[in-house]
Amino acid sequence: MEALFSCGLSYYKQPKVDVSKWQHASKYGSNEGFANIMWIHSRDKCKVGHANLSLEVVSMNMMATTKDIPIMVNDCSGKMGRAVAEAAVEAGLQLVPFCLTGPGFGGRVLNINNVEVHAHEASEKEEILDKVLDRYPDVIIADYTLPSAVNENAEFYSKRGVPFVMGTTGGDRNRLLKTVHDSGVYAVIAPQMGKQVVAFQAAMEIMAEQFPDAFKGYKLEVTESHQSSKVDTSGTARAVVASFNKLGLSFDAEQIKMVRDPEEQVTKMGVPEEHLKGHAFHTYSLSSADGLVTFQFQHNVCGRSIYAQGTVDAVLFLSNKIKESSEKKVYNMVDVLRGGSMR
Ligand SMILES: NC(=O)C1=CN([C@@H]2O[C@H](COP(=O)(O)OP(=O)(O)OC[C@H]3O[C@@H](n4cnc5c(N)ncnc54)[C@H](OP(=O)(O)O)[C@@H]3O)[C@@H](O)[C@H]2O)C=CC1
Ligand SMILES: O=C(O)C1=N[C@H](C(=O)O)C[C@H](O)C1
Repeated sequence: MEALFSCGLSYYKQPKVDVSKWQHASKYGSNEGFANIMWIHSRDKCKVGHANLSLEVVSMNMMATTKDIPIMVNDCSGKMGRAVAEAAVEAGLQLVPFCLTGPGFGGRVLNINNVEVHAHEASEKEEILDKVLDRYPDVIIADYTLPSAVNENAEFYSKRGVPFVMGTTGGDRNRLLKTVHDSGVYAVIAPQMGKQVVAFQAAMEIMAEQFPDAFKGYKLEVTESHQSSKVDTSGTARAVVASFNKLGLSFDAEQIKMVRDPEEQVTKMGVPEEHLKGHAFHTYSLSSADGLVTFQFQHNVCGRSIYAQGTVDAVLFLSNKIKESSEKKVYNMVDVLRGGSMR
C-alpha cells in the first residue's frame, strides 16, 4: 500500500536521507503549501539531516496536485465569481475558459489573471458543458450566481453528473438538497465559506446539540448588513438562527433585520466606506426575559477574500472525496473544516 506524505523539507537538498526503501519519490512544485509531496511506504520513516521525522499518513489515496483540478466558475463576471476565479488561478487550479452568465451578458470575454474566460448565457448551457466535459472531464463547478438561479443550476449540474460547490444562497434549499441527494453527484453546499465564520457556525451547532434549550425564554435580535446589491437575506444568518432555535429561542428567519442602506451602514453599523460594496456584518443579540442578562455574537467581514479562499478549499476537498470514491457525497463547509481541509 502506498501512502501520500507531506514533508516540509526537500530530500533533494538533504543527501543523507536514505530513500532506498521508498517506492517512489517525486517532487512537485506544490500549491497546497507543502514544500514537497513524496510517495513512500507507509511503514517508512523520513530521516532528514539530524532529525528523525515519523510522518503521519494524510491520505491513503492519490491526492491530485492543484494543477490537475479544472474549475469552472459560474459566473466569473459576478463579484464572488470573479473573486473565486482569481483565487483559483492563484492557488494553481486550472480555470476553465468558459462560464455561464446571466441573461443579456453572453459573448463577453473576461480576463481573469491572464486567463480569457468566455461567458455564455444559460440558453447555451448544454453545448457549453459538452465542450467543457470533453476537454476537462474532471471539472468541478463553483456556483456563485443568484438565488433565482440556484435550483435550476443545481438541477442542471446534477443531471449532467458534474460535481459542484454551491456558494450561492437562497432559492429552495430543501429542493436543492433533494436534487443533489437523488442524483448521487458530489457536492459541497454552504451559505458561508469563510473559515473562521464556518468555525463559529460549527460552535453554535455544537452548543445547540449539547445544550438544547439553554437559552429558552430569551429574546433574539438578528441584524445583517451587506452591500446594497445583495437581493436575499443572509444565508449564514438563516443557518445560525436554526442553531438558536435549537437553543430554545423562538425566532423566525423572516424576522432577521436586513440593512442595505449605505448611510445606515456607515453611521449605525460602522461599515468602513471603502467596503460598502463588499461587506457582511452580522450581529446576534440575546437578552433574558427580565433584561438582566445579555449576550452578543458578532462577525464582521470586509471584502470577499475569505469566501474565495474557502471555496478553493472546498474544491480541493471535493476532488479528494471523488478520488477516494467516498460513499458520502453531499457535504457542507463544516465537513470541509472538520476534514482539516481549510488552509
Ligand atoms: N457561500 C458564501 O460564502 C458566499 C455566498 N455568496 C452568495 O453568492 C451569490 C452571488 O453573490 P455576488 O457575487 O455578490 O452577486 P453578483 O450579483 O455580483 O453576481 C451574480 C452573477 O450571477 C449571474 N447570473 C444570474 N443568473 C445566472 C444564471 N442562470 N447562470 C449563470 N449566471 C447567472 C449574474 O448575472 P447578471 O448580472 O447578468 O444577472 C451575476 O453576474 C449570492 O447568493 C451571495 O449570497 C456571497 C459571498 C459569500
Ligand atoms: O452576498 C454576500 O455578500 C454574502 N452572502 C452570504 C450570505 O448570504 O450569508 C455570505 C456572506 O454573508 C456574504
